[in-house]
Amino acid sequence: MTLPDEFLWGVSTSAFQIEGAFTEDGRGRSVWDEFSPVVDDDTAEIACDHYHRYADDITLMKDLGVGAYRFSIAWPRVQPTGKGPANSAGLDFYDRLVDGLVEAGIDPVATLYHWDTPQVLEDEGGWLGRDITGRFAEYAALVADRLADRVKLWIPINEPVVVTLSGYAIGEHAPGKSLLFGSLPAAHHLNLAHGLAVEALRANGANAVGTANNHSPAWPATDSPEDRFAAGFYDTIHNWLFADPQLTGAYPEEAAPFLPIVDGDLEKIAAPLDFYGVNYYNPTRLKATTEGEPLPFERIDIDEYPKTSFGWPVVPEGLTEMLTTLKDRYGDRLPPVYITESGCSYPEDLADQARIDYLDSHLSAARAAGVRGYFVWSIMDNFEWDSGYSQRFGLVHVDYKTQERTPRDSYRWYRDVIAGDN
Ligand SMILES: O=C(O)[C@H](O)[C@@H](O)[C@H](O)[C@H](O)CO
Repeated sequence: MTLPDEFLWGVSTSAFQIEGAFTEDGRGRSVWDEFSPVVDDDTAEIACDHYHRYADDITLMKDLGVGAYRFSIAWPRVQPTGKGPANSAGLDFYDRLVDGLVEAGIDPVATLYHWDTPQVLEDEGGWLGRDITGRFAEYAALVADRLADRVKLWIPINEPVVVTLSGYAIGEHAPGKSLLFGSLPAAHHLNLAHGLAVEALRANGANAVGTANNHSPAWPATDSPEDRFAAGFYDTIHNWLFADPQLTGAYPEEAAPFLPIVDGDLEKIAAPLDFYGVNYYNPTRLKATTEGEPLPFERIDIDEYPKTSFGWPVVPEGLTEMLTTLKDRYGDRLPPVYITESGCSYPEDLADQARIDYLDSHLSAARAAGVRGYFVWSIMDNFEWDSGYSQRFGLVHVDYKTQERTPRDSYRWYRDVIAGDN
């Protein structure tokens, strides 16, 4: 296993948010196909049409000078029903993409799962059931068998906390279930699937394997014991429910009783990692809710900082706080860290100084904390889940009518930063 020696400059995307081509080459339906259309009747049936325009998009990345590109593989393209032999036409696309990246001198960083669960598996229980964990390991083996000779870094699951909370607890994301604490089995099965996939990837020749966990400092609204309890409760779910078992082999004690753990699961989940990926956007402020409320916490606004178009506070010191907390909590059990996602949505304009300022401050915080690489979310505007095309995170503007790509000022800024570092 080798991690790149040099600092890794990267950009990130995900399959469902950019590829389009829903029905091409045997792709099956996913939970997000079913969950769409979203706001403004937006769907990702075309999105950035990356499935057909990947070569031009690689050229954009090559000209940017990045050393790595984090993308995801669409499970429903590789296994249309989430089980059985691989759909080779589906895998062929990722072969073409990976070959193009290698030719361009860009390290491929592959995420196996970025939320597009095959609908057939969701109909059979999805992440609430245990069966999907074995399916995911089979899928991981099929993909590694084809791509492990060229992919540099592997990430089994993107942000399992968001799948659990937004997909199964409060229903904001696919599959749209509002089960509150009834969503916790999904958290355990996502952890188990992560561990089984780490094993399957390595067994099929994978180089380095890590995570892409979302982390957000949990700030109490006041110093009252109630608000501190609320923030602590949220902190456990958002920051430690996945990191603890993955890095230490044990769940936070207050969560373990609610999880369908079977003997041997924790050992599997704690499969050793070569790197730890952090997705950071902003801190979260919590206040206690009144007696009888379903959840003991409520997320409230953080309004003493500037905000992005998404209403998210711009707090680079929150990234410093999170990286320091991770080091303090895990010590030498924390593998080398990459920022696998960091970015911001702002208006459509090509002149995006606010985005430059955001990235500049977060990059400085990340480098000061000694991370091994930084991946901007995102190389181009794309389908922002339940917010559709209303939020733009791209270094490159996308005209969704013509599919024209136009680099923003931030693209040129990042290119110069990378060139300056090389
Ligand atoms: O972190 C996430 O939620 C996802 O990984 C991305 O798919 C989002 O699009 C991005 O973060 C902006 O919200």
